[in-house]
Amino acid sequence: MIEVKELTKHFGEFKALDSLNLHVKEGSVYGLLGPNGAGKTTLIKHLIGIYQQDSGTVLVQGKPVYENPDIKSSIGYISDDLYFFSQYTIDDMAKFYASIYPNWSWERYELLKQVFPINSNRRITRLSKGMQKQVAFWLSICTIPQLMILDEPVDGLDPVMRKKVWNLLLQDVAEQQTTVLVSSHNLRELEDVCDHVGILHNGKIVVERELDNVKSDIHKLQIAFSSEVPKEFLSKEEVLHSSQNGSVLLLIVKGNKEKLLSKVQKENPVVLDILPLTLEEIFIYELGGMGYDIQNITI
Ligand SMILES: Nc1ncnc2c1ncn2[C@@H]1O[C@H](COP(=O)(O)OP(=O)(O)OP(=O)(O)O)[C@@H](O)[C@H]1O
Repeated sequence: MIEVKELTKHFGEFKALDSLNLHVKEGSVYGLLGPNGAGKTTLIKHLIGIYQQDSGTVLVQGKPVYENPDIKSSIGYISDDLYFFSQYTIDDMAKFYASIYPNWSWERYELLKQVFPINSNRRITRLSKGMQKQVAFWLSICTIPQLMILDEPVDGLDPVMRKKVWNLLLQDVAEQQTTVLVSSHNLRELEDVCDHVGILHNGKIVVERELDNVKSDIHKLQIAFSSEVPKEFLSKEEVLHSSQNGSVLLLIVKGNKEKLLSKVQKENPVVLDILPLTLEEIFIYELGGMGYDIQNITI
């Protein structure tokens, strides 16, 4: 669905995107993470055709996005700073959207009145920040986009509304093969919804992974020995992190689970537990190994 190759963008002398590569499959939910100033919004502005790249290619559904109204009309975009015409009510804005988005659905618009409890006669700029965000979702979902791009999407929404909005989006992913790219600082929230995650750092994607693969590849082991802890029974490449408390070892290890366990079993541990790892922990250890400090990348 999205194919970005060697994308470079300068603002004056400053290189905001640096030969960036990104791949997003159709029907997937892709989480884009990165510290402040990493280049997430700049990348997104290329994906929705606002910016033209200095070099590289930006393809959505196999076609360049810049100055391509057909592709742009299949993309829904919810930004961090929303813009609505100052005099428009929700109904006025809906009519405007209906005039420019070919797939606009009035049926959805009416149905979603049950989800978003805001009178559609109200002027949008008089609504609270969180209510304006609800309106943005309401209208975007009615355009039935093939690609939904969200920049800090649920910021400002209350927890119940967050859940409702994600349920609506994920329903479209399941039923219409909608692709979602979501930029966020919150790994915990992304963990619940994403199937792929990319980390942007200094204008480059430094890690791009399928979550199931990541989760099946890294493990947390708690091991206890009856006497001294044996030395180097796993290789340096396999151990991402280790800490020791007496005869108990806590290891974060990478590789095939069965192979790793059989190596540990040979040392006759008295306790061997596999503990669940959060996505945040996985990235802390993986990026730590690559020389990146996750503390600066996520919250
Ligand atoms: N129009 C612009 N002119 C000059 N520099 C810009 C412009 N837009 C972005 N930048 C710079 O490019 C870099 C990337 O900015 P960008 O907004 O893409 O970061 P971000 O990852 O979205 O950050 P945040 O998480 O804070 O929203 C920053 O150093 C920013 O100052």
